[in-house]
Order: sequence, then structure tokens, then C-alpha cells
Amino acid sequence: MESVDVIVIGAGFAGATAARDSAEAGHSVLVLEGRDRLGGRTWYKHFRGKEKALEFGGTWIAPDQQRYVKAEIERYGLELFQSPTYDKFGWGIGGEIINAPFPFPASDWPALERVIARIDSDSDRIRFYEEPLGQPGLEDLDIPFSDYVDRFDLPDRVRDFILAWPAFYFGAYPDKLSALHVLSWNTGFGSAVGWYLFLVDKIVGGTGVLIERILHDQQLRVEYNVDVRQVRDHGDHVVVTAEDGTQYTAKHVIVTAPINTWERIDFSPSLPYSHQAMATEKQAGESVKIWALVPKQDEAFFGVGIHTTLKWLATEYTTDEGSYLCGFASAEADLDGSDLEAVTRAVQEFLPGIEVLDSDSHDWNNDKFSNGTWMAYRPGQVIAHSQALQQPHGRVFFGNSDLASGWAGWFDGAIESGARAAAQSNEKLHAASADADADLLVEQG
Ligand SMILES: Cc1cc2nc3c(=O)[nH]c(=O)nc-3n(C[C@H](O)[C@H](O)[C@H](O)COP(=O)(O)OP(=O)(O)OC[C@H]3O[C@@H](n4cnc5c(N)ncnc54)[C@H](O)[C@@H]3O)c2cc1C
Repeated sequence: MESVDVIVIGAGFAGATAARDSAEAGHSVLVLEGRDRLGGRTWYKHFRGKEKALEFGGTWIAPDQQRYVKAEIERYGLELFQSPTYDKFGWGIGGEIINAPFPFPASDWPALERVIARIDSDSDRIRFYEEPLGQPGLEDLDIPFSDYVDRFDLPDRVRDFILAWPAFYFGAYPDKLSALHVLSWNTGFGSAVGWYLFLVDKIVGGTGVLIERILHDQQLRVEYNVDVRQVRDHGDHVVVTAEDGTQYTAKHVIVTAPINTWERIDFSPSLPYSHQAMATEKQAGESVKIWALVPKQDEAFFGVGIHTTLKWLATEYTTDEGSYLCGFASAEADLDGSDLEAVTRAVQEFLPGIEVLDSDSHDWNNDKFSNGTWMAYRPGQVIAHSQALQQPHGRVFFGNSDLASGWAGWFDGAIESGARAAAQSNEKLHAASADADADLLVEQG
């Protein structure tokens, strides 16, 4: 049975970071990945049958607001490029599609200003990046975001506008989302308006470039198609068992599988209370990201809506093959991204009459290695569980974007969390080796 200092389960951004940081600290590391590829919930690949490669999972970063991802971009000297600026707008609010850069009449502005001022002041209460979000004093915010918004008695269009952004950004209808988690992204961006404007940067060559650079940094060994089903902590070592029965042993294991997949792994001793609760309840993010190829468009479109099937739709690229629109539906729309007719109907809600030549999508919600999209805390979960989720369990450590203190649900959170798990593990391994050295000296002396 192969034995190393640290086994990292998962080769997404958290796993790559945890593995690199463990190896940099001088430990032998093996990465076990269930899929046949790197990247986890990021996947840069060709649109079916086309030259164009696109991101089917995570895409955008905001380096000015996201310190961990910024540090990695700088470390490896990666280049960024931007989404297009938009010419045409569509707002699916108030029961209609409003084609204007800004969707309100002047009479609605005071209500919009009032609610944004309150969102900003509540967001200022969150100590972003400093500790997990479940901070004392924020209990009143860990409620459904729709309840939070309904306290302001807003005009319909303003209410819809405020609800539409988290529905897109979290992949769930706002009654399933903790307002505390939603507001934390406002804290991170530093501005409610910034939310809508800052997220334009993408990595040249795709997200895979960064993950490969992180992993190749320390010549890390990754074993693919290893579907981990059991993690057994024996007190002085851990045995990891894959679906085919292959076993691996290590002094420590860093689990970077997403929360929504933890139920597939048999942990012994069993997971602590909060880990177990999250594994069972699951986080709420179940977005459906689609790519739609349409005839070449002269103008770039941008749409956001709450009652629309797609909560967000935008032109990302225009090539000789046509224009590639990217869209996100949230869970309740139950959109099948592989169904061209369904995607066409959804796109036409924003762009009536447009022909959709083809569509492509990856079903993250039925993929056993993600079982959902990105972190979206349900009401009550943040205060109850977020502090405990970062704690190690014996020789088992946890790192995943889902568990981040700052950008839970983003690459930045994955890097933050992977680095934390490696630091926790490194500290214990160094302490253990210092103890062993001291014992040897006593024996010799
Ligand atoms: C459609 C979509 C759009 C997104 N858009 C953005 C965006 O624009 N910007 C942004 O910052 N973030 C975005 N995200 C979120 C971002 O992609 C994730 O938060 C981040 O990639 C998570 O990294 P991770 O390493 O924490 O988890 P993962 O990437 O999920 O990595 C976990 C790894 O563990 C492996 N694994 C799971 N179970 C097992 C097992 N039993 N045995 C072995 N291996 C296992 C998985 O295969 C995976 O490789 C998006 C996500 C999706 C799905």
C-alpha cells in the first residue's frame, strides 16, 4: 500500500493549492482525483463540434477585490482579458422585458436608493476574509434573502431587480439563500453597484492554465479516476479507499471534495456535527450554465431577470461561426441545458425570434463529483455551521471554496481554503516531527 505524508482528495483549485503548499513545506504529497481531468468545477473545453473553447464552469475573477486569486495570477504571470461591453439590455422584471440600460422610471429611484443604502450598511457589518461568515452579531442576517428584501416594502420592479442578482449569482431562488451569504459578496466587492460592474476579467487560455501552473510548480503527482469512497483515521495514520478497493495511506488527508458530495464518502470516525449536517442538508447552489450559438450579432446583449428562465444572459464572444451567448438559470427553472428547444425558448424570452443554432452545457447538478454548482448557504446554515467547517477532524483536514471565509463559492475562496487546510496540516506535521526529534534526543542522551 502506497504511503505518503499528505493525500489530497480532489484536483480543483482548493486541492491544487493545498497540494502545492504541502509539498512546498517539504512533505510528500499524492493527489487523488475522481475525474479524468483537472479543474473540478472549472472546465475549459470546446463547444460541441466547434473550434471555440469556452468555460463550462467557473470563469470570471475580480483580482482587485479577490486577493488570493490575484496573488496566484501575479505569481505565475498570467494574462487576463475582459468580457465585452454591452450595447443592448434586457431586464426581466415587473412581468415584462424592459429594453433599456436602466430599468426604472425616476419615481422608483428613491426606493432603490433606500434598499441599496441598507444593503451597504448591513454589508459593512461583515468582517470579510477575517473569519468564517458565521460571526457573532450577524444572526439577524442569516434569513432568506427574499424575507430580508420584503421588509423594505419595495415597488415591484425594484424588488424584482434586487432579487434577480442573487438568483443569478447563487444559482437558487432568493428564498433558498441566506441573506448573510448574499450580503457578504457585496462586502467583498465593496459596493452594490460594483457587483454588477466588476466581474469582467477572465484568464487567457482558460482556467486550466492556472490550475496546471499551480500543480506543476512542485511537480505534483495526480492519480486520475480515483473515486474515493472511504477515509479511515486510525489515530496514527489515515487509510483512503477508492471505489475499486485500492488503498492509500498517509499521515494526513486533505479533503477538497465539495460539501454536496461528502455523503458519498464513508468517514470513520464519522464527521463532526456541522460537517455531517451540511453533508445531509446540502448547500443550495444548482445553477444551469448554458452556451447558445446564434447567428453573428452586431451588438452585444446583456440581460438579467427574475421571472425569466435564464436569470442572466450575455454575449460573450463573436466569431465567424456566430455569437456565443452565455446564460445561467437557477434551480427552480429546471432547464435542461442539453435540450436545444428548451434553451431556444429560454433565450427567446430575452431576444424574441432569435435563432439558436446549437447549445452546449455541462450538468453539474447531476455530476456525482459536484452534485450542485457553487456555494450558496441556505438560511440558517451560515451561523450554525460555517465556523466549524474549517476545523480539522483528527488527521483529516477540509479545504474547498464552499468553506472559505471570504469568497465562498469562487476560485478565490477555493485558493484561500486550500491554503488554510495545508497550513493546518503542515503545522501539525512539523509539530509531530519536532516531537519525534525530541524523543530521539532523549533516547540517545
Ligand atoms: C457553472 C459554474 C460557474 C461558475 N462561475 C464562477 C465564476 O465565474 N467565478 C468564480 O470565481 N467561480 C465560479 N464558479 C465556482 C468555482 O468554479 C468553484 O467555487 C471552484 O472552482 C471550486 O474549487 P474547489 O477546488 O473548491 O472545488 P472543486 O472544483 O469542486 O474541486 C473538487 C475536486 O474534488 C473531486 N472529487 C469530488 N469527490 C471526489 C471523490 N469522492 N474522490 C476523488 N475526487 C473527488 C472533484 O472531481 C473535483 O476535481 C462557478 C462554478 C460553476 C459550476
